[in-house]
Amino acid sequence: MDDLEGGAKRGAPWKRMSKEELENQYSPSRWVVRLGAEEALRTYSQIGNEATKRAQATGRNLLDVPYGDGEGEKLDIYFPEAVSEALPFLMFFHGGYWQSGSKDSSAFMVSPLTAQGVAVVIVAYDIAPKGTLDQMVDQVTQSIVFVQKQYPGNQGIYLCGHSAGAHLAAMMLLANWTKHGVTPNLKGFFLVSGIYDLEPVMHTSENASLLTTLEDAQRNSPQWHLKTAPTQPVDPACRILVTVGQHDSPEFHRQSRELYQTLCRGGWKASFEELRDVDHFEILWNLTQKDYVLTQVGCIPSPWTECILL
Ligand SMILES: Nc1ccccc1C(=O)C[C@H](N)C(=O)O
Repeated sequence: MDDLEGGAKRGAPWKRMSKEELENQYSPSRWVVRLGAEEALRTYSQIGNEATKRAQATGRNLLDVPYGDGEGEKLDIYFPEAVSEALPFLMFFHGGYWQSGSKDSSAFMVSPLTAQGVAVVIVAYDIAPKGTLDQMVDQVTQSIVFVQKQYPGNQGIYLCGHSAGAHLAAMMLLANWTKHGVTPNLKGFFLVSGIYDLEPVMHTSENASLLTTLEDAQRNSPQWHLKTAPTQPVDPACRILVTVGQHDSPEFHRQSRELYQTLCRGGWKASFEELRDVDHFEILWNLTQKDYVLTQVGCIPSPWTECILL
């Protein structure tokens, strides 16, 4: 087994892993416990498709709203039944290693959240090979600026991302809003099973083409930026919930824990939760359920419900 970077025995644990082990650590479907890898990925799209069909058939919504000039710069907005000017908005960024997934199969949390008075926005961005990471980060920024400008009376904008989408959401901790002419009313971040340091991902086969230089990886690593030059929340009340599934790989656990620790050191109001008995995909499926801890109102106090729904 060949060690990456020759004799790097100290520092980040991934530097001591063989290529094979690193590949394994960054392949979430290999860590599922109840299904086979293929079956887990299939079920993931199926649940996403069904949740999206249900959301589109049952509530008020605006679909394919352009937030920029690009063909792929569209978002879907799902409104709660009660009409109100001052709604909280939850914006969701899907996962799929920056190269798969779509807004059309990612309306996972729409029904439990609209039922509780939250407008949910599912955002499309140009996945690779069409989009580069820098472009995706820029599109996510634009989508948030669009929602703030469109709904200036919003009761808060909450960002939620899963996997690669959690990476894109976390990049917004570093956004420079002044050049966009509006500062979004960001009240919370829900980062679900994400990757925040992209350097190890450079060495995996699936993502090698997205991240070609160490500079690309660092420029797009919230963990690296927050560690080297901590940012401050615009709104000191802004909360960040970093969650990871119990059955996510050790590298995914490390990534979430280290981001959480860095956020705490930087003065952010962050919490960390390892969600029991779920894998990388089930963690998201649970968000389709009304009685799940992350989508339930007024039960077990969780940062999620505390900040969006109270
Ligand atoms: N489709 C996804 C949706 C969400 C999050 C990850 C994926 C992946 O496919 C990850 C990787 N290709 C895997 O096989 O584990």
